[in-house]
Amino acid sequence: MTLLEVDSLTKTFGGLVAVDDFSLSVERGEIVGLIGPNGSGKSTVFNCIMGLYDVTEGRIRFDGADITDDATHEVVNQGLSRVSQESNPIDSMSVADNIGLFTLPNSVFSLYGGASEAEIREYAARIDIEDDLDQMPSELPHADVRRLEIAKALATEPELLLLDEPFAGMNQAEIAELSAQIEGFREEGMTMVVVDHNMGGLMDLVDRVVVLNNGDFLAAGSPDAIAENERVQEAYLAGEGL
Ligand SMILES: Nc1ncnc2c1ncn2[C@@H]1O[C@H](COP(=O)(O)OP(=O)(O)OP(=O)(O)O)[C@@H](O)[C@H]1O
Repeated sequence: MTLLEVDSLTKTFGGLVAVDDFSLSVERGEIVGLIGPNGSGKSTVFNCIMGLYDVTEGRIRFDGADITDDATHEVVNQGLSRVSQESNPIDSMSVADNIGLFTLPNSVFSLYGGASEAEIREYAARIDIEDDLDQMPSELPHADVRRLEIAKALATEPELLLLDEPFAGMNQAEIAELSAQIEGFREEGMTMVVVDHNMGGLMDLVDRVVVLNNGDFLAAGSPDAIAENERVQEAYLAGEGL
């Protein structure tokens, strides 16, 4: 069953066409890789899905509902969450409080979201940072700061998680560990779209790859087929290659 449908999405910034009539369909339970050279429009697609950018043309549907014109908090409330390329924890708050901010309020009296300490611990444990809860973000190693960003997204209880460069700055062991955790999220029922420039890590993780080039759909297929696709290789020639 289709969970996310991006239908003929176009996004322009003044005269620049960042995304050009691009379509993407994600089935429930899939892990889809979205790749493309630098500046090909991947983050812009995520920003349009999350309601952070107004869509120039096209429609976006989530679980059958049209979310194209929804505000970001409405998109999140429907079960979509995004981990962005940049980490932006609040440095004056502990790891636990940073996660707590993202939990949905369950009471008009709740100031910092609705989760109990135990629930916050559970979100942290799903990404193995439960031992960091009392730390400040600036005390964490890079990989754990990235995991905190994922824990914040988990705290919104998403059905579909968009991960923008989750492997950036991680070493091989950290990438393998994070991949296993992402695979674990799928086993818990989550669907994911992953953007990353680390082709080894990404291709091992995803079921299917969609390639963007200059804002345009270039190819889609299994990781093996995409790795061997000549048009994809040509598109990457100016960049870092596959
Ligand atoms: N807010 C913005 N204002 C103007 N131009 C933008 C904006 N956001 C993105 N762009 C432009 O849109 C194009 C696509 O950028 P985008 O960041 O989506 O690419 P990307 O594939 O995510 O790149 P990277 O892999 O380098 O992160 C680029 O030419 C970029 O400069």
